[in-house]
Amino acid sequence: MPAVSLQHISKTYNKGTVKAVNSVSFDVNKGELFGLIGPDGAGKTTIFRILTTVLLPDQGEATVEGLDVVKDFKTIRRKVGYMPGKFSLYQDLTVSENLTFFATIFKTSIKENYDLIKDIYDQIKPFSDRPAGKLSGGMKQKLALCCALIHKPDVLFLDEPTTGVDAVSRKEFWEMLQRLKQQGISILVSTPYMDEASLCDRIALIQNGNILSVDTPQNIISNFPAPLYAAKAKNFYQLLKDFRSDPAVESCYAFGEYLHLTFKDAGNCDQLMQQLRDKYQPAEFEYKKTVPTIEDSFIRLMQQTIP
Ligand SMILES: Nc1ncnc2c1ncn2[C@@H]1O[C@H](COP(=O)(O)OP(=O)(O)OP(=O)(O)O)[C@@H](O)[C@H]1O
Repeated sequence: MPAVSLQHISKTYNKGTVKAVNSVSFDVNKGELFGLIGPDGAGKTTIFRILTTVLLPDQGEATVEGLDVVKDFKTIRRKVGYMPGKFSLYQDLTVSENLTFFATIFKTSIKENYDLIKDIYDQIKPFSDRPAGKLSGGMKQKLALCCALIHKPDVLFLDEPTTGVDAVSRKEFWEMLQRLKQQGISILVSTPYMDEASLCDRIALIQNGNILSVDTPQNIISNFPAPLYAAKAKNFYQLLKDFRSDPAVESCYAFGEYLHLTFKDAGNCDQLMQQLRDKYQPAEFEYKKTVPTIEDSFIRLMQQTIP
């Protein structure tokens, strides 16, 4: 039995005018760290709210630990931990009061499950008398995670836990997730940051309520079907314009300080690259063959689904 299973889940808002989630299906295996990766508005929060029984789906079926999200909502609520995207903390309550509050509503105590949160709580303990509203973003995130864990859930739902958090805290957070995974907790985490995808066992890429792919990050990258080139020049925007309109080029998009491109004919790309250079003669031109990232795969899958 998977920890989480969705079969053709759909959800619309505003009397059907906003299609938030469109026939989404995927499973999260027990003990897995599974990432739902997609940009703002992709439908991640809607999926989390359905799985944590806060929102009813319009269509489809979903289970958490084998329990139906509609019929068995009361049991599911005791079995899951949910860290919503917007912080769930009571800003006027102190760190320890927040934690005690969450422990009490789940009829447990901090002492009972302290082992599970110890690593994380130790980092915020020096601030235990500080109101949650006066903590830094990284500290709030750690407290929110402790609150979501205090009743020892079987499945943990973390909706964009690292959005707006600094790079060091983001790294620490993912290390904490790896440790929780080792304790047997199944974790579904969403993020708009493509670089975090590689830290998951498996991922689902989502865009406009549609799942583009479900696989391990390694498989998604290795399924990238064409040689990928990175190029730059003094006049970056002219280069992008020229390459995009060239009939030999299949796709071309800005990627950091480079643009990334693939060719329609994947057979003789080195030669095609040199032909582009000779044709447009861009100043300070550089190019190299490059290794695709999850973001490249995401862009490609997205382009394929746009009619
Ligand atoms: N209560 C609502 N009423 C109307 N539209 C909504 C509502 N909640 C979400 N939406 C819309 O549904 C779509 C999916 O939103 P959702 O919040 O699930 O995406 P997301 O991937 O979590 O993005 P974000 O990080 O911006 O929350 C978006 O177009 C959003 O504007």
